[in-house]
Amino acid sequence: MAAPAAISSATSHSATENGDWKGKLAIPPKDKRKQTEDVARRKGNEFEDYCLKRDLLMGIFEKGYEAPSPIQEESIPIALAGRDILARAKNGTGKTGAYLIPLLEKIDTDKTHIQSLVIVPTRELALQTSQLCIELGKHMNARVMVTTGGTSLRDDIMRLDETVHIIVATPGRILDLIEKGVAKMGACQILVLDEADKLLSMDYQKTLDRIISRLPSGRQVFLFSATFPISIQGFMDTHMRNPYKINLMDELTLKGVTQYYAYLEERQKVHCLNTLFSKLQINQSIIFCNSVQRVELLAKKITQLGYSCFFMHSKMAQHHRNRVFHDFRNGECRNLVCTDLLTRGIDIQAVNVVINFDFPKTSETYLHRIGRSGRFGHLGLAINLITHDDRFNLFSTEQQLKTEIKPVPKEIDKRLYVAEYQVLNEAPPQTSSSKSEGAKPLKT
Ligand SMILES: Nc1ncnc2c1ncn2[C@@H]1O[C@H](COP(=O)(O)OP(=O)(O)OP(=O)(O)O)[C@@H](O)[C@H]1O
Repeated sequence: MAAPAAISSATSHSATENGDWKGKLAIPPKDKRKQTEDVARRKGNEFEDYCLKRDLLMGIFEKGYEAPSPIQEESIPIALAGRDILARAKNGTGKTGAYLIPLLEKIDTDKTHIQSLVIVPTRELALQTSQLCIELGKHMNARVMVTTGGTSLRDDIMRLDETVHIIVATPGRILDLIEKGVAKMGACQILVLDEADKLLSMDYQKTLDRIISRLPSGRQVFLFSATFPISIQGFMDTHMRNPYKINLMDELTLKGVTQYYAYLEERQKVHCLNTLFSKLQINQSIIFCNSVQRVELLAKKITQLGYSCFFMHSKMAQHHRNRVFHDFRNGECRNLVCTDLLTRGIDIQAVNVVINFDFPKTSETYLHRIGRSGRFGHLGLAINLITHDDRFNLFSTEQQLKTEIKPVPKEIDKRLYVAEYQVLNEAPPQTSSSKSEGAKPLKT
């Protein structure tokens, strides 16, 4: 992805004065793929129901959003009413829009100061989120800035000389800019923590406390994630005012993602991956390893097997990371091997297969990883390579997520994960989103 222009500004559309403004929009072709209940079970609200600015509605419709997803239906009116929000909803169900839309609605573009701050845990997610903010706000005069580590601090300082309404940032860099007195947060009315549980983990806690101490006391705070540990209670008590709680996670895993495991020995993993590559109809895949070294090693082996593959991890230079992310997103390579750097939030609609080459240590990480497929209620496949040492982890992940991970069958029905094989309105063959009777998890 070409790093989004750090500051975007677009003038209002003349169509706003016209009654037929909607007819004049450049709306992308309708996505005709079947959607699961995760996004289809809506109350029936329309974006117009929220009395949003016309210029914002134009951006929403031009993004291809026809109607709010369930998490958007729940969050947008509450956010507009001024409440703090703690929102939990499944991966890929539109949480980003759920906070960006009210945030764009609330900014006053006639003013020049920073009005909203969105903090996310990774640089790639910051780029992706700021890009969406720019797109949704493209008919407004909203000025959006992205600032992350690994880029020139001087450039950011210079940009802050100009008007910035919304900043999307990773924690370390924004704290730096605030403490240098360059990013002035005294009138910043909204703080969003996306992937909030990650941001409230020990790694970031002190940084977050210092950032929040610079915000005005009357600010609104939104916390969004698919996973929330109990440990966020302390943050809620200290920094939030009677937050409105939304929980759309009666079930934990995505309905559209079918999960399998292959039980094997460590030395058989590459061979197994080779077989999967030859048998599966991969549109794009993300393959997760548990360390930087294993990512590099595996990427090399996949290339030796004759498959195209990119790799990405946190030890790579930022410009190299950006290039890989951009090119993979643009479909220039079918497979991407990575660490948990891309586990959270990354939205690439073409990814229909996720492979856990190494099984993750926690069920939260598992949930976020497999959620890279099955975006916005579409279909996806997650395949886990399980060794003897992983068996307890697999079992506890199944238990904690109340989900079923089946042994991988000889043939995987393409209707389970390839959009073209799915007839619209036909229920997919048996999926594994919730535990069914008689399911046989791996013996532990
Ligand atoms: N109302 C909508 N109509 C159609 N598509 C939408 C709508 N809202 C979001 N989407 C699309 O759904 C996809 C997933 O959205 P998003 O990345 O915000 O999900 P998320 O819930 O934040 O996921 P994660 O938990 O993995 O971060 C994106 O491609 C986005 O463009």
